[in-house]
Amino acid sequence: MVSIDVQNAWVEFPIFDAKTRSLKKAVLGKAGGKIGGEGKVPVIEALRDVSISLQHGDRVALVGHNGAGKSTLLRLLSGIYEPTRGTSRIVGKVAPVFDLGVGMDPEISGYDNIIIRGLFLGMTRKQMESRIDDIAEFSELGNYLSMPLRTYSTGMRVRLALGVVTSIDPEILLLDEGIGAVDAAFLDKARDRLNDLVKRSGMLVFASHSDEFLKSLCSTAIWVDHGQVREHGPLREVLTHYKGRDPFANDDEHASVGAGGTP
Ligand SMILES: Nc1ncnc2c1ncn2[C@@H]1O[C@H](COP(=O)(O)OP(=O)(O)OP(=O)(O)O)[C@@H](O)[C@H]1O
Repeated sequence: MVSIDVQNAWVEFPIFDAKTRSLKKAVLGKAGGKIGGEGKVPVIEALRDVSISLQHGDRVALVGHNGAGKSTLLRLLSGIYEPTRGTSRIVGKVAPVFDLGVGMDPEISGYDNIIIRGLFLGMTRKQMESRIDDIAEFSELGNYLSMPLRTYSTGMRVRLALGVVTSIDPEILLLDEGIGAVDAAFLDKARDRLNDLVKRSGMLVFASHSDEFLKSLCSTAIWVDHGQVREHGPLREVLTHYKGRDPFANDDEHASVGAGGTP
């Protein structure tokens, strides 16, 4: 069973220049018999005292203003960042989809990229080989799949990347909003695949500014504000507080659409 347990976690980034100066000082300090105090290094506190417990089946929206700490939190939940203070415990295989194109090599073919990207997301070569036909059909790239990726347009790359990402079987799926930036018409086509992907995954945390996506994929939400968890609860409740209006208000007549919010 997958789970994530983060307790009193901080993620702090020392400011580089200041750190260099402080390092110099520390060295000088040592020579002179005096070491500069830790407090002299300015740090950006991207996350402050965050505690979150997530279980199998959770479908969590991550909302907050620019710079609130969503991406940092996703990296903490994926194990890419260790907390500088506090603890984090992640049980399960994480598929971090922060950037659709990451792990793609422009010099190799679309087919080879499908395998490489799949490996990056925790799949085996065999598993990816069995999915190639499905990804080829979905991406509609035809013969281009045997061409090097550098010959693709941006939109073609996105189709391929989205085809691969939606073909995996993730235990813990962490999505950054980049996926919502895909061309609307193609995204319509991807919607069912995205829904199926989320259904297959043991847990979803999805950072996005798109109400529509959050409503269709998530049932609870975490509102991150200035590096802290301001609210964690049912999707509708948290979104309403965060936005200052109820984003479900207009579709109450279609309230059954898996939103999971309170009525
Ligand atoms: N590598 C880093 N070094 C220094 N500061 C960082 C680093 N990464 C993030 N920060 C800082 O941490 C804070 C949170 O950033 P983060 O990218 O997590 O926000 P976000 O909520 O994802 O923002 P956005 O919606 O704009 O993408 C910001 O103040 C940012 O400047």
